[in-house]
Amino acid sequence: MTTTPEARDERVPVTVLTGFLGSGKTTLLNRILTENHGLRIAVIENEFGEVGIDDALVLDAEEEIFEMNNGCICCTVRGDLIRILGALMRRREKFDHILIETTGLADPAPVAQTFFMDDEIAAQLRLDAIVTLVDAAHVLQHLDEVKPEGVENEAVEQIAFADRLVLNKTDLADEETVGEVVRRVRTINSGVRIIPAQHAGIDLQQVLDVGAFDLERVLADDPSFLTETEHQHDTTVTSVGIDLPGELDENKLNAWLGTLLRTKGVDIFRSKGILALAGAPKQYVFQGVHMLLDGQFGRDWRDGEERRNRLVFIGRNLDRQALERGFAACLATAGAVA
Ligand SMILES: Nc1nc2c(ncn2[C@@H]2O[C@H](COP(=O)(O)OP(=O)(O)OP(=O)(O)O)[C@@H](O)[C@H]2O)c(=O)[nH]1
Repeated sequence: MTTTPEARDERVPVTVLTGFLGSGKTTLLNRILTENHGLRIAVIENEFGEVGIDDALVLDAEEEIFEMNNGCICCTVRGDLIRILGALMRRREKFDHILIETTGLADPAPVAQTFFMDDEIAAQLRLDAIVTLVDAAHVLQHLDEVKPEGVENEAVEQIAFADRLVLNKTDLADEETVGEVVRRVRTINSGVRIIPAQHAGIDLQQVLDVGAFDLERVLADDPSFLTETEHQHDTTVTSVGIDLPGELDENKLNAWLGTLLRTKGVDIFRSKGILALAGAPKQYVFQGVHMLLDGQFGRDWRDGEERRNRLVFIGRNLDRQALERGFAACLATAGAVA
């Protein structure tokens, strides 16, 4: 008896990178874009927030990067996703792999569905794996959130659909917490491979081109996966974006941000910004995840480039006016006698 060798799957593999706000998706993306793995990767990035910041946080790379910032990839801009994928396929010889970074609030299911519902896409692209980043220090709080009826818990969905789970930020959680996170992950997705990490420092072979997405497993867990079209977001999570020209007084900024996140950090899930500090030749990049705040200098301000500040807060019960007023008061000129 002769066996025919299985036809080689020539379709382009696609990795969907998901995980809650601040879990480390962009950190992993930057590793993927800078490490020498020999793959040419096209990146599609979707960001939640009124002011786009991530384009500036993704390292300069030769790869093609498409931004989708006008809505959530799992609902309003799904048509855009299909269009971008279609456009990419017309330049198929330019890359070997596609990577889609979803927003921290996206449900990965509708994104995954895209690769099975559209015949043209299904013929040319293969969903390789859904890779979910988990913030070991903050995830339990989001898994425990009580949502209004009919509203899904994004953090749970992201873990449920993971083919590979990067348990990130283990440096910020004690052993007991990490153990509890693993236990909770297992109750949501018993078979997923868990990869512990700090700063998403993983062996990329564990997540790229792994052929881990398994439609049969997904359908066994969720028989309506291919037919479900409705899902409801938690609309109580919103964003406030600020875009303000001028230079900031560093001391005022530190005092304001420090107090803000200390007092409101339970509700402010995520904050990030590119700022102009008075007297600094470089941009200042700050990143907050709940109460934890981190900042460093980024690239130089270019000659003639306007010094301005772009920042975004994402969370619950955000007081837009107070945030705008508080931030404006950090300008170096604020309160100065004219
Ligand atoms: N201490 C610590 N910080 C980390 C680790 N991984 C990432 N970070 C920091 O956490 C912050 C958020 O990381 P990002 O990679 O931007 O997270 P993200 O998931 O892309 O965030 P969103 O796009 O807002 O959803 C940044 O300040 C990172 O430097 C880690 O393992 N340990």
